[in-house]
Amino acid sequence: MPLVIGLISGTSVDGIDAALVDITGTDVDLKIELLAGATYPYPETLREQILQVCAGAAVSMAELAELDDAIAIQFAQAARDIQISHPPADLIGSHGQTVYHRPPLKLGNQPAVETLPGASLGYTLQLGRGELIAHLTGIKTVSNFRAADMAAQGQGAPLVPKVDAYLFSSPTQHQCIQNIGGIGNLTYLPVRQDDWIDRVCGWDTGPGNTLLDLAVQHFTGGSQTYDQDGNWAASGTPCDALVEQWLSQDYFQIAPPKSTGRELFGWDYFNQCLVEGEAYNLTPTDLLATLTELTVRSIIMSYQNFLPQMPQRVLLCGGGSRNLYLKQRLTDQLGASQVLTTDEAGVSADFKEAIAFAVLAHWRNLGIPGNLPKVTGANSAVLLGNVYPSLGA
Ligand SMILES: Nc1ncnc2c1ncn2[C@@H]1O[C@H](COP(=O)(O)OP(=O)(O)OP(=O)(O)O)[C@@H](O)[C@H]1O
Ligand SMILES: CC(=O)N[C@H]1[C@@H]2OC[C@@H](O2)[C@@H](O)[C@@H]1O[C@H](C)C(=O)O
Repeated sequence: MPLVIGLISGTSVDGIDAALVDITGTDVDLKIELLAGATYPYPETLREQILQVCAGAAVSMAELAELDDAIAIQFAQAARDIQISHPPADLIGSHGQTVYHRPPLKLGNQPAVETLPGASLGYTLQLGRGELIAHLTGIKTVSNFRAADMAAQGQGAPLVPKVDAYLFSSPTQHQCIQNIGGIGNLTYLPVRQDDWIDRVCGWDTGPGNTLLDLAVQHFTGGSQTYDQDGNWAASGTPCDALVEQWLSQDYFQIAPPKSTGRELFGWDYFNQCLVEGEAYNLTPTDLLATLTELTVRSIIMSYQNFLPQMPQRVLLCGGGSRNLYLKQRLTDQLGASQVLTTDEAGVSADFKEAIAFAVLAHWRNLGIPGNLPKVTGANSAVLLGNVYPSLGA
């Protein structure tokens, strides 16, 4: 106890991941049992609207309000459905849908053009307001998890590392938990001893599946949305020169803390890749293999450049962990590190992010900060999320 529902739709915008989790303990003694996990796809028109807003389409405040509530209604329905055949949940942690993410300006390597006070702070927007979810479900809901970290000058992401730390840390092995969703992000866990929690680090590695999904959509005229098991990329040949050229770009070179999103690794970025691929006469198959290699190499390069040491074990999660070609390329290039999925460590690779937001809500409810300042760059550990009581509470 308590029973907590975690809800998230990630940067792939493929649907709402819902996890019903039985949580015991707090942090050092944290234990979770996943009672139910399911993905509820968005209705196609809603998904299209979300993708357009993510791509920078201008929307009126009225349209934004409608979208916010349409998403909240879908999230509330997911919360209701995941409880079917289970005891009712005590709490919901709803990440919502990121539609905009602007990391803080880094003084020193960015032009210091502050048009308004606060312009150097990051800004992030997750739609699906928690107060409506609380109202529709009758369950106390925590949402808007990223804002407090950003107000404290943090990146607002990644937020999963503190949860990863207490779920996966080992007294004998130092490990990376590597999520490959739309965007890739990692948590590095030193061996669990002494001040280990202060040495946990993490950041967004760059594109996970976003560019691959865009390539598949482009080359199939929209009839396919992703490269199943990586079969298409596996039949191509990556262009190493192009991967090296892409890896020289700022995002891959700058040191953490860092976070990113579809604002950078979206259609404009893909279209540029397409043009650059033409200069090398790449076929669609070779371009897909080359983009897959970018995901792989960006992960490995960031480990080599920014981790205190290479991990003994890498646990993959997110949809990209099902891309067998991508997984094989990672395994080949990680050499001595063992590559598994979080499933093999007892935590669902599909629902780990949803589970994490259940735990973050639990911590918010107990007054325990959820961010790791070393990861996000925030100037302090802060309580994450706004709490909306259930009706009658
Ligand atoms: N069998 C598979 N083979 C290849 N790729 C797959 C497979 N299953 C899922 N994927 C990829 O995983 C993506 C979805 O991953 P996931 O649900 O982890 O993303 P997300 O949670 O939206 O992203 P983020 O973690 O960045 O928020 C799909 O868009 C697809 O590219
Ligand atoms: C702004 C935003 O939604 N960021 C996501 C995204 O998806 C993966 C990566 O980029 C990660 O930093 C973050 O999500 C996870 C759940 C996190 O905060 O840990």
